[in-house]
Amino acid sequence: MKVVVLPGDGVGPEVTEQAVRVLRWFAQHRGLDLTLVERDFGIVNWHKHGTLMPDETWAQIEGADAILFGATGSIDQQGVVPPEERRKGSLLRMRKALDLFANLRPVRMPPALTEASPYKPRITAGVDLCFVRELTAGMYFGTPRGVETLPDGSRRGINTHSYTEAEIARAARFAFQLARTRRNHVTSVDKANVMEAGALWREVVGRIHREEFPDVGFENMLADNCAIQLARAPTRFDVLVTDNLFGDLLSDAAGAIIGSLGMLPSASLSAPDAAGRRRALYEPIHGSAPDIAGQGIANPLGAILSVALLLRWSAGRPADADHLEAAVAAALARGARTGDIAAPGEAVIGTSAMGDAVLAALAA
Ligand SMILES: NC(=O)C1=CN([C@@H]2O[C@H](COP(=O)(O)OP(=O)(O)OC[C@H]3O[C@@H](n4cnc5c(N)ncnc54)[C@H](O)[C@@H]3O)[C@@H](O)[C@H]2O)C=CC1
Ligand SMILES: CC(C)CC(=O)C(=O)O
Ligand SMILES: [Mg+2]
Repeated sequence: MKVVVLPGDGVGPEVTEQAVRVLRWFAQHRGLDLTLVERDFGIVNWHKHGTLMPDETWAQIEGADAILFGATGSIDQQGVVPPEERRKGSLLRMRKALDLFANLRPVRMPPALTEASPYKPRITAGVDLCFVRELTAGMYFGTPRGVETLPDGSRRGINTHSYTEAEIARAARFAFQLARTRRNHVTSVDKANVMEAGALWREVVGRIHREEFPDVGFENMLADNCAIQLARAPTRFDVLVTDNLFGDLLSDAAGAIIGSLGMLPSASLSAPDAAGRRRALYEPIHGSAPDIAGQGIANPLGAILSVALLLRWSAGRPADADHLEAAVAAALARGARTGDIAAPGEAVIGTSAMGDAVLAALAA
């Protein structure tokens, strides 16, 4: 399979390097058929090529079986790169153009990290939930958008939260199908009480549940309540289906359950084509983390666990995905800790040493 690697900005290259080492391990030791193509992504393209997205890079992206992405977000872009060019080279463009509507964000509590979590062990023990965040519509894509100048000379910023029935329905179907492979329960998150698009969301998801998935346990939950329930009782959740904005916020908040954003992976998937293949992009859910970039201290486990999702969803290798997830759990159980997940008094290792710990556990 052809995997296009886009390390991107900030800590992106640091964590992606470790994810690539792990992916190569499966090619070397488990017979994964792998062609890796690495390309610059982000401000570095602007400096080298005068564009954030060279045509050749876009062609590689379009021809990939899977994309392994690091992170986007560079302060250097602001005021330097024109807005049109920034859109052309953006992660949002990839999500939209490849129609990656289903963003899976699994959150699983490794027993070894009980002390790293800010929550009490009785809250976090056994947490195993998965967001299905709609990724190609809603607040980040709706029109009209922009900044306009009002008659009095002041400005107004506009973004539009909009969803069609079809956009809601496909995210809902994905969530119900996923739930059938897990603990068979879906929580649909919205603000149906105050937003018209939220009321439509609730109506469409409820109809799909009744008509197509009556065997799956189901509840609706308002997004603000969901934020508190994730903190008080995260084990009550199995699959959560959310719009683009609420899923972005709530999944970052769920990172606190585990102790760090650096732990959480994601898969962004299209619908399957006639041959059953989905376009797919895998990335940790965190951003470029400029506060720690360049120091070799970022936690690469979100990126490495994204490789497990790639093995499961794009390579069709669920046993290898399980093996990698078990290796991450084993490395943590043996005490491997980057600074973000270390409890007071625990020894801290850097990004590449964490990669070493996972590779050692894979081979054990
Ligand atoms: N998918 C992506 O590429 C995303 C990009 N961004 C962009 O990233 C830039 C920075 O945004 P922030 O709000 O600071 O969010 P962020 O996710 O980059 O960082 C938030 C906090 O988490 C910590 N953190 C993140 N990744 C970590 C890791 N691997 N190991 C240890 N700690 C980690 C950071 O040090 C920071 O304290 C912005 O330009 C933003 O637009 C933000 C979120 C997602
Ligand atoms: C990079 C941003 C556009 C969105 C974000 O924070 C995310 O997808 O997690
Ligand atoms: Mg986010």
